[in-house]
Amino acid sequence: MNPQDRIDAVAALTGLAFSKVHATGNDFVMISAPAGERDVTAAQVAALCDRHLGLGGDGLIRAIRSESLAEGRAALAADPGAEWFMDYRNGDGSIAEMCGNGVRAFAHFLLLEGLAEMPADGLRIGTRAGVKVVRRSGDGYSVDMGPWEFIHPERAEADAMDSLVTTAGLSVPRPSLSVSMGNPHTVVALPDVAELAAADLHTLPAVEPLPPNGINVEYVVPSEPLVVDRVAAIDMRVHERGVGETLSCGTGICAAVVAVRHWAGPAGCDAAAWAVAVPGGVCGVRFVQAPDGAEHVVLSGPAVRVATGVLGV
Ligand SMILES: N[C@@H](CCC[C@H](N)C(=O)O)C(=O)O
Repeated sequence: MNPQDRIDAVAALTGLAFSKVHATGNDFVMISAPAGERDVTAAQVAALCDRHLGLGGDGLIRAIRSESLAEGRAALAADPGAEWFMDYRNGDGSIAEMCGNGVRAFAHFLLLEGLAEMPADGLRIGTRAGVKVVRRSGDGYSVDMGPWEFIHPERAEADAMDSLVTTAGLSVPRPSLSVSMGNPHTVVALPDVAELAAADLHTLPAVEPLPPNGINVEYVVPSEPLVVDRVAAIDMRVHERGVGETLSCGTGICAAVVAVRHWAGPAGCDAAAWAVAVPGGVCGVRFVQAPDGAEHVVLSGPAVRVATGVLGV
């Protein structure tokens, strides 16, 4: 899309009320559309998320009542408490199944706009990767992100890695593990923070085999020693599908912890909590046993509204 088309696409949305919310620097344009009335095309999303010609953002989220959207009605069927649906788009306009920072930002937006209250047992949010329960946690929020799974389980178990990743800035190909948190991730282990700082994440690192619907890639450096006082620490940078390098990625943080715990073996299992440092801040992760017996990942971190406004006015 050329610059003039983007300028025109933004102008066509004059009058649109929005908020700008970030969660550890992963920033989103938020729009309220209870009845699904503000549909936006992929081109409009890309124009709004353009950092020069639009509002700027890693993605755009529409707040829609679940009953107003087919995917929302599926969420309601699974959990009648999921009144609101997070309609998430990446900055290039593509749809993604899930966004871990986005769901905290979304809950924060609903509460600030008076569209929802925080129930004692958590706010249920419909997403394309199932219903997520958000709770207040300190100054921010925690989210039950549900179960994780390896994308290539047989290879993960056999080799403790499932592919080698190369890109500019890596001294040699590095081992990786691919993990689904509803959306796909490849976590790449680096030896030290110098290599993490030098890695080129402007373009997608070479992941083989590349899944047909693309991949998010996280570069991680586990702390040495990994666990201190039962808290394990990781440094991470991320290249997001449909965006590029971002300051943070919540689902990526969860995938990173799953991979590092797998690589660490018994040492990783000693950790009661994980702290993942990304360029935009720090998020917490822990594992819980859900009533259905599955292991769930719980992500916690802040969400901040930085602006509200009306487009073009
Ligand atoms: N930033 C998000 C992930 C957003 C979706 C991702 N780019 C994808 O295409 O899967 C997060 O915080 O999880």
